Amino acid sequence: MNTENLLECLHVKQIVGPLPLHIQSIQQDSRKVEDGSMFVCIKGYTVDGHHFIKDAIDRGATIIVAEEKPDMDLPNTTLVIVPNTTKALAHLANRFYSYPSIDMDIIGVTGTNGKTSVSTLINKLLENSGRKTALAGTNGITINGGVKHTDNTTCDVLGNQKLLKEAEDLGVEDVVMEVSSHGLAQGRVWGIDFNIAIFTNLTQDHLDYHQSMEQYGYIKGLLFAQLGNDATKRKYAILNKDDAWSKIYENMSPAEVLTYGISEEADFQAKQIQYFEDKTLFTLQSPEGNYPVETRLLGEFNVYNVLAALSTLFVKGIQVSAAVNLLKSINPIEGRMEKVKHNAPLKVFIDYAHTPDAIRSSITSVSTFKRNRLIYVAGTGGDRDKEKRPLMAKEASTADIVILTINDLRNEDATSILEDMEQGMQHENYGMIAERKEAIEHAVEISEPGDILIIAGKGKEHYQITGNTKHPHSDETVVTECLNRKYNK
Ligand SMILES: CC(=O)N[C@H]1[C@@H](OP(=O)(O)OP(=O)(O)OC[C@H]2O[C@@H](n3ccc(=O)[nH]c3=O)[C@H](O)[C@@H]2O)O[C@H](CO)[C@@H](O)[C@@H]1O[C@H](C)C(=O)N[C@@H](C)C(=O)N[C@H](CCC(=O)O)C(=O)O
Ligand SMILES: Nc1ncnc2c1ncn2[C@@H]1O[C@H](COP(=O)(O)OP(=O)(O)OP(=O)(O)O)[C@@H](O)[C@H]1O
Repeated sequence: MNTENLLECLHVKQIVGPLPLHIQSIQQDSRKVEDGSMFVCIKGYTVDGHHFIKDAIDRGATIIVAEEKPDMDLPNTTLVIVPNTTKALAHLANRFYSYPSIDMDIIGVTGTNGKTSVSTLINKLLENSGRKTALAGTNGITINGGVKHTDNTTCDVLGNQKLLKEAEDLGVEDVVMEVSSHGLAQGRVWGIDFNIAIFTNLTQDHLDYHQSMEQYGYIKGLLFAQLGNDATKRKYAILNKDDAWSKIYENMSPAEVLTYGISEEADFQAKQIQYFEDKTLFTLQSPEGNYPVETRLLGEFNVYNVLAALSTLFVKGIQVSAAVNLLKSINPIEGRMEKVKHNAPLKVFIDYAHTPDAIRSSITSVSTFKRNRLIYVAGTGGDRDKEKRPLMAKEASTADIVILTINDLRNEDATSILEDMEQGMQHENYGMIAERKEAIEHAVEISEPGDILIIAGKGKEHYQITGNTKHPHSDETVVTECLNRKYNK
């Protein structure tokens, strides 16, 4: 792209050296720089990108965008000094990819729990209604029939603009994006022209990063503020009326608000809910009247997720009756209270609960059809929010037997993680097994016909992180092998 044209979007303090006519790419990671790249130095959480200028030049960068002049020679490279490189990168990426979000409908989903579930549901419903869609979140980027792995739930600002450009070029009409609080705090979604922002809920998580619930809640609100003041487009904030933060987000956003919920009166409200082991039924009160709803998704938390999805389809102009009909054929979301298929005489669920509230939600979702014991494998991760560990164990204590284990150890000591969790245990009927595979084996070993077993924390992830390395691991494979060994002799 022509560099003068590109730089027009920036407030530039100084340019040192002659500008090359064109650049081939923009990079924020020196390791990805190629001949003709522009390298933007970002002051990160762990390191400062300004330290990698030499690396970027060695790899062929022709323009360096920085906040200060480095103490070194920059051979054959032009230095562009700006006040804030993170903001500059958001503008540069948007312009480089020709502002791809403007002509598509971008739907952002935020909240502590339910982002993946709600965004996957919306994506499937829109797809089944004939729309061309793309989905980005914890499970990667789903676009044009393929899935690409991503490192983060919410990609960095460059990755997002690149994805949006690819989607636009493929004729995608709707992009559904999970927007994490880290993504919002780090400006990873700056410059994206969201049309709809959805709030699921806010409960304790990530306090290692955000420090307090007030700060965490405020950061989530940025998505609703980011709907912006553009009166030429109809924009919507879709808010969970049963969560007190919704009132704050309503005030933070100039967009129209649509609410959903169970307890409080809402635009989309579920009444007369009936929970079964393979389906959930309820009556939907909506602006278009009352409808009986049937879904294969289980538990109260999924009633909220379904309501959020139906509200979204409504603001996109799809009739409520049609949306309710489409919902019937949607399977449970991968790894979110997903029933494991096997022949053993007990019910086994794989779940992704890794917050106190999600553990509570997964346990209550089986309470209506629990006849015997509930065995719960609860795990937490190393190098992440320590404060939530005892709270998670406390919630898990409502199960009859609890096995505490590790999701991803990362660089922490397993014993200290388990001891943190143990402090929250409310009864004596628990064990602590750091090795996740052994914890699952033990859970199956002590199970009896008629029990329910929930293995929580990893969902369908196919790895475990120890140190900085990902090792292959699948809860589903491990539990299926154990069930076959014990029950199908
Ligand atoms: C704490 C955190 O959020 N870190 C994110 C952050 O990394 P960082 O600020 O530490 O970056 P850094 O390593 O300091 O590097 C600074 C700059 O130097 C550059 N660099 C670095 C090394 C080098 O050799 N050359 C180079 O140019 C980097 O590319 C970067 O531009 O920016 C990176 C790029 O966007 C993210 O990948 C990274 O996510 C890390 C991997 C992470 O674990 N994040 C988690 C906590 C996270 O974001 N989770 C949420 C989901 C949470 C949830 O809801 O469950 C998510 O959205 O994934
Ligand atoms: N609306 C909800 N309210 C409370 N708990 C929920 C809700 N939806 C899902 N959960 C619980 O949270 C777990 C994670 O769900 P999901 O992956 O959809 O959330 P997420 O916000 O995407 O999580 P993450 O950001 O960590 O990827 C589920 O397995 C379930 O136990």
